[in-house]
Amino acid sequence: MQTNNPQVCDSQTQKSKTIPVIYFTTENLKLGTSSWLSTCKAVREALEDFGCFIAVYDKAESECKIDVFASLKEFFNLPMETKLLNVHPDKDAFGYFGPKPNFPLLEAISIEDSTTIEAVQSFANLAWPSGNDHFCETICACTRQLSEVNRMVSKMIFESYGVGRYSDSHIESTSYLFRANAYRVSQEKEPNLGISPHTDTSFVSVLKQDSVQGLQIQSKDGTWIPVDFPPSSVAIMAGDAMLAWSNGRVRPCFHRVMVTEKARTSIGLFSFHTGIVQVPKELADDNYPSQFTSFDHWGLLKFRSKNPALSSNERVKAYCGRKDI
Ligand SMILES: O=C(O)CCC(=O)C(=O)O
Ligand SMILES: [Fe+2]
Repeated sequence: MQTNNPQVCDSQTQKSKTIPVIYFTTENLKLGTSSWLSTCKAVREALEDFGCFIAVYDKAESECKIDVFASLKEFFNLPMETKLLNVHPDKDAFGYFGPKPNFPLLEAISIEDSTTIEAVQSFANLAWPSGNDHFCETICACTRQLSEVNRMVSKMIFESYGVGRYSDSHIESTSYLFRANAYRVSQEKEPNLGISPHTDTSFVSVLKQDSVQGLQIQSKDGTWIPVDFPPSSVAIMAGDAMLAWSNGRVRPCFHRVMVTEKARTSIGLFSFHTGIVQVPKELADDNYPSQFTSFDHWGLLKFRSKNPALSSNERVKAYCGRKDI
């Protein structure tokens, strides 16, 4: 921890099996300052060790004027036949996903390109035939807030690996996928697994929850750690794309949700490159010989849906691992 700089990271928790907590204060986010550089380093270390960290904001900065969870409740409370109008089996990442026999507790919605009001409207217009401006504005506003965090984290990662000059072009070619998950409480004899262990396909995922806990992440030794969200915080996770981009340094976060005795809603904002993710040649050295080629990010998502049995490492290696080594 710095002596002259504002607090960046909770160093006690980093030593134990608790997920690192990193302070995204106004001071720590001032580009180019020594606190900013310390924060970038803390972010990189957290992602290399856990694939995950908790970002805590200044209370005043994060004061959220929009109640996105109320808007989501309005959708999830609609009759099932109305929600089903948003099922699009042909679209990978858009629409409504109802409870499945293996995962009866979860229903979810996904909206690709949710920074654009049109994308949110085409979802909302099916659920509410005369439209629902409030819902659309709320989802867009929430996406804008979380996408700022997502961009900041990407910038920090590029910076801390010494390839900051590539970050703007990467970020300019990024689109955001919004997902909301609603978990009901399990009934007698039902397992309380809300979402099965997985990694995300994103570059960076930003996760926000209502006041109910349930997210767990797996540490390197296989222990499941419950994630505690302090006030004004979000969880940041590395996705599969970052494994390849970082030439194997960052481990994508393996996570699951165990539902407690209360219903829970969470929001994820996943960043996807709209074209080819360039794997920086600077990230290959004697310790990390070049393992991956540059790759089409949405192609990785399609490859995943065709190869559901592969683990995250197997998937990324099979999709864009160098075949010549
Ligand atoms: O509900 C959560 O906390 C996690 C959701 C999640 O893992 C996902 O949407 O990919
Ligand atoms: Fe996830």
